[in-house]
Amino acid sequence: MAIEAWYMEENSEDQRLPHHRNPQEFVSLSKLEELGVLYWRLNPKNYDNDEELRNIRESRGYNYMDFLDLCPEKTENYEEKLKNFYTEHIHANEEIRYCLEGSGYFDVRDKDDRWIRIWIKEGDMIVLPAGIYHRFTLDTDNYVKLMRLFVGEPVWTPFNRPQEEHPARKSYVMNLMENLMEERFSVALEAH
Ligand SMILES: CSCCC(=O)C(=O)O
Ligand SMILES: [Fe+2]
Repeated sequence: MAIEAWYMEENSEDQRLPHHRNPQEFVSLSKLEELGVLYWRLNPKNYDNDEELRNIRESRGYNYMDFLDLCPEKTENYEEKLKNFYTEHIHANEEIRYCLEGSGYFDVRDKDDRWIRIWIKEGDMIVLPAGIYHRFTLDTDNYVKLMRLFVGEPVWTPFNRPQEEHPARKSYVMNLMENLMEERFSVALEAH
């Protein structure tokens, strides 16, 4: 099955709940691509010996790799980590995560600053572009095992919002606007 993503209902309910709108408003993969979010569906049982994963890592230069287990029993400073992950932030580099077990939600802002909730499950690999506002939470199953990838020496530093002057933010916003202009331009040409 393809990835599931939807516009969030923002209310004070538990962050681990789905937060669907009423009626539900799903978001397509191509809409996520417009925001610069990349997605692959891989075989999580075979990550040690997966040609597809090897190809992605080689073509995108993801030479660094480690694992992150998140659950109340196993994770040190669990509550604090989860609180930080759910604080809206950007990074200077891509955030690359491959879900090997369990599940969770990545929330990203769309071009109009609305939250899109992306449900990551076993086999889902996602890349968030540098400079996109995002956050992460476990869902009500309270467990995820993620592979983290990076180009070179990893830097996990979050820059909490607002970050409009951060170079990564500026270039992200610029790219996004260029993409939107191109899209409108080609729609206008087609209409002629
Ligand atoms: C648990 S991985 C995702 C959380 C996050 O946004 C981060 O690590 O920067
Ligand atoms: Fe992040």
